[in-house]
Amino acid sequence: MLEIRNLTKKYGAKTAVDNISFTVPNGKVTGFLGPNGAGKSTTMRMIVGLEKPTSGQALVDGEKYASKSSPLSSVGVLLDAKAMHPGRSGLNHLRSLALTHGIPKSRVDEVIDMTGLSAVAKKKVRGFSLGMGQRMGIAAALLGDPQNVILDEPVNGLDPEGVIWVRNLARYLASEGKTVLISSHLMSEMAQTADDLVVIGRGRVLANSSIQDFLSLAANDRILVRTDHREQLDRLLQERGTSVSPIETDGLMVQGLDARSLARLAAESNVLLHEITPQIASLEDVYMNMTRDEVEYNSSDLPENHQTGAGVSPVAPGATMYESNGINQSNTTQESTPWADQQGSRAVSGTTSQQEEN
Ligand SMILES: Nc1ncnc2c1ncn2[C@@H]1O[C@H](COP(=O)(O)OP(=O)(O)OP(=O)(O)O)[C@@H](O)[C@H]1O
Repeated sequence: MLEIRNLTKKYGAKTAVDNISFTVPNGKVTGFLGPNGAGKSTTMRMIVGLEKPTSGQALVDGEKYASKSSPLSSVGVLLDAKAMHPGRSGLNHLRSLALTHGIPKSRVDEVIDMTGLSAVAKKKVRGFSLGMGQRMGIAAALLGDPQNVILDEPVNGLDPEGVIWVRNLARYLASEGKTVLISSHLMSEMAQTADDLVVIGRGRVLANSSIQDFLSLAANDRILVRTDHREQLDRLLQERGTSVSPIETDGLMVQGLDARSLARLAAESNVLLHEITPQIASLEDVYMNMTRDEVEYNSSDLPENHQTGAGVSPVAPGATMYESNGINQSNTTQESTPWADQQGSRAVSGTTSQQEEN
């Protein structure tokens, strides 16, 4: 379990992390979200003692990371996949980590196998692709079979199979009762991977809840309806004071009327509908609304007809701050690496100009 208590980090005048508190429980995957520069990596670095908090503290299973006698079996962390000696093979990188932490050689072979790196483990690290480096970083994080796993953007650079593999790995670790904290900018992926979310913006906690509670912040009060009699339906709805906007040639986006009332109104007026689709906001929609004003690095707008995205009703700013309720822990024992079997832990293939080590 990770406990973040009133944690603050200042770099000169810049407050990177601003008095945040949250708990990452055992047996769950917690997604750590926020725009670029929100303070996610700084928080993760403080948990494992790579940054000294200006105030507050981060505890790992009730203790500071620095006081752990066996840190690699307490916390496995992927922060920077490139943080490996480029002239060393992946195998030797992991073996040296194992040797200095009293971890048996057999565990190195296990994590290489788990991460699908068997075919390239003897290649020099400088020849690794981004995805191979990410897998190596994950292998290092898992080396000590840690109770807590912290992965900073683990799917960065992974192919679609690799993304699914990380999802299954995270779910598997949580099912084993481990604590899993993952940051990512891939919202659709987070929606499928995480149980809980902590969202930060400009160093402050914006939301801390289950995925379900987070999604319930969306208004979800719009319905897409299609008909060959759009003008007639438009008029009927406007007469009732319902908000309507045209979509393509035959559609209307209707806001503030439930599907049953909409269908009844159309039937009573002999307007045949050929589609009626309630619009469900995605995690990305809710996240974008929540963090819209928290983005430190803004891109310039594209011309309107090139934009896609949210379009759900804005979430009231006051509605975004709330704490999660009690969290159930589940410990399910499974056979070894079933997550790898679910999607196949395909060996990473790839050519490299580096010499294989003997
Ligand atoms: N060593 C440092 N010195 C000065 N400022 C720093 C340092 N490290 C981070 N920052 C600043 O702290 C803020 C938070 O950075 P951090 O890397 O934690 O954000 P992040 O949420 O991980 O962003 P990203 O999604 O882009 O990785 C940023 O404004 C960053 O520029």
